Amino acid sequence: MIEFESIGIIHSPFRTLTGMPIQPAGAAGVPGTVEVNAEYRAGLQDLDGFSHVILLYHFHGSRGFDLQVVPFMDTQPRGVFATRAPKRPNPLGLSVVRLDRIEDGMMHILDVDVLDGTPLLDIKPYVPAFDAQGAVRTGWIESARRSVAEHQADDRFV
Ligand SMILES: C[S@@+](CC[C@H](N)C(=O)[O-])C[C@H]1O[C@@H](n2cnc3c(N)ncnc32)[C@H](O)[C@@H]1O
Repeated sequence: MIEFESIGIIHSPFRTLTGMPIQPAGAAGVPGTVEVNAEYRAGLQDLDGFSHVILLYHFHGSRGFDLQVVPFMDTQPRGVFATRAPKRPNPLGLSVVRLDRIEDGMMHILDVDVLDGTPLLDIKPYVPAFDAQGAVRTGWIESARRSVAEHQADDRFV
């Protein structure tokens, strides 16, 4: 058993799962805030030097999982670990968002694809030299007919 406690809460304009963006790339300019619990705020020192941050969070609105899912951007079943579906054995989400500013322990972010009230588990700076890869293959997503910005969430994972 591994236990985590949330270190804060992610706030966004999205109160229901359906109709939301499915990735930050489909949520350009959508504002949100990250309210870091008071006891962790000292850990935000120096983060304002980074334009983007990686948020790791609990898909708290997800119950259960399937090992094969039809992803939002596809019409046929895929292994859940080949997708970003929110219903997973360990319901962890990862979003790279833009960091606008930090004020009074509150991070103001943009490009948010997260449900309002989502429990935050960790924050890391996004560093292209660490995180961006050059020659990549993107599996079934290569053949997705429409771009991520043209898809919104529906009720398939509710
Ligand atoms: C496809 S997931 C991708 C999230 C993240 N960028 C990732 O790759 O892990 C995004 C969808 O998850 C759902 N979602 C977002 N926040 C959630 C939460 N707290 N609990 C359950 N589902 C959530 C919404 O339907 C949203 O459109």
